[in-house]
Amino acid sequence: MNQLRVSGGRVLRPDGRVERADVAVDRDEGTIRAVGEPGEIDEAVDGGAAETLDAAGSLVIPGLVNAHTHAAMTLLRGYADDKPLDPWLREDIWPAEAELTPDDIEAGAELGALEMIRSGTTAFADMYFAMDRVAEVVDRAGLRARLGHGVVTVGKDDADARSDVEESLAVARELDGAADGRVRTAFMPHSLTTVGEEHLREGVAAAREADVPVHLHANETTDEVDPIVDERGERPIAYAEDLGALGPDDFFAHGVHVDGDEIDRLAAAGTAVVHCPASNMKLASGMAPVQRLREAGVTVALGTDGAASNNDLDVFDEMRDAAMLGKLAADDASAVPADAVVEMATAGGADALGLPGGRIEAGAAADLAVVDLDAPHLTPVHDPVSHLAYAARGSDVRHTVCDGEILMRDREVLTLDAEAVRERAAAAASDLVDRVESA
Ligand SMILES: N[C@@H](CCSC[C@H]1O[C@@H](n2cnc3c(=O)[nH]cnc32)[C@H](O)[C@@H]1O)C(=O)O
Ligand SMILES: [Zn+2]
Repeated sequence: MNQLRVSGGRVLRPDGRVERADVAVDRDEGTIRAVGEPGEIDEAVDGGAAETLDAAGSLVIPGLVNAHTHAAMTLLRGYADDKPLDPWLREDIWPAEAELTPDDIEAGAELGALEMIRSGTTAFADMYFAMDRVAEVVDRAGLRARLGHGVVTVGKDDADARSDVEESLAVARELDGAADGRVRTAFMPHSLTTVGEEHLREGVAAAREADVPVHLHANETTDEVDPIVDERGERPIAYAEDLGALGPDDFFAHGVHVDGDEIDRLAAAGTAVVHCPASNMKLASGMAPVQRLREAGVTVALGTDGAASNNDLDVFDEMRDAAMLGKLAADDASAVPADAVVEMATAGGADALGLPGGRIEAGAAADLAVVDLDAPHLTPVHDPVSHLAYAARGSDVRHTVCDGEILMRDREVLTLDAEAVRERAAAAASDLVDRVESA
């Protein structure tokens, strides 16, 4: 058996306890074989040499899950800031995206993958276009992802709208299982206001037929809620339910402006919410009721959203922001505590996306990150879970492992050429801006 041993560290277990343990990984299967004291593990695991990752002075955690992003938007990082969602999309982002080529998207997604590996993220959900290129990046980078083509039908004639829906369905059918099964897919209408009702109905029905989940932006701003209430006399989550888009495998980004009835519907349906606190603060979208969602039993995950509204893809920042904003939203400093945000960034994310990982236990996918605690800003260590939520940052991650493969060792990314990726993305971004300005 081809083994990997993560040795000498402390391990965050699924119940939130932190214990001194080694992690034995079966690289052929991409799973964790055993977790325990070195002696116990040797009995549980066949003999034979194992490659070792040193975790001394470090904390071994499940690979983080970025459950909502647009990875290629790294090219638009810092391109247009300080505007509300609707004008930001219409005046700045969509015109720039109109100039994006598949090569650009590949370059931007690769930069995003590099950034995610370097900050301990092993799985993500991505809504964008040219998704065949994004799937190739996921394959090369060694990550796991749930990918979908984002559909927008507003402003399009019926033929164009239909072909966008068809494209999203085709991507969902054809890319599922790519990268040795590490790529899964979803049907991804952009939102309930940017896709027309008939197109939503047809697309969701076809997604159900193809047995792929639905992912969309929901209740992000009041501008996304009010028109639905005005036109239909029902709130967005009730509308989603009526469309058949509120299922146990579906997951919605944002869920900022949800009322009690909508929270109950989400909980009853088992539909997950991906909380994106940095994006919600930056675009002044509002404060999601994370504590209430969790108390109602809704699965809550964390997402960075795109790098144009964050402006990075570091899920450690998202944990801290979620805890801070959750307290403010609940007007209660005990709301959304450290262990809750860590759970949202790990098991909650894996569950929301329906991907393996998120837990360090025998039989689980070998997706993990090793966080170096020997740093001034992480000293002393009264409580490692507190540090994960409040003090650690992506740059504290030493090693990243996904599906049993080492993606980063001692901060050197092994699957991508970091300098080449950065240079290619920087060049693509500057060419893009030139084209937008002369368009
Ligand atoms: N096929 C569509 C592309 C949709 S991809 C998903 C879209 O979500 C946009 N986006 C990024 N962040 C947010 C957000 O926070 N809310 C809503 N949309 C966003 C992003 O810029 C991208 O245009 C088209 O032809 O325009
Ligand atoms: Zn988004």
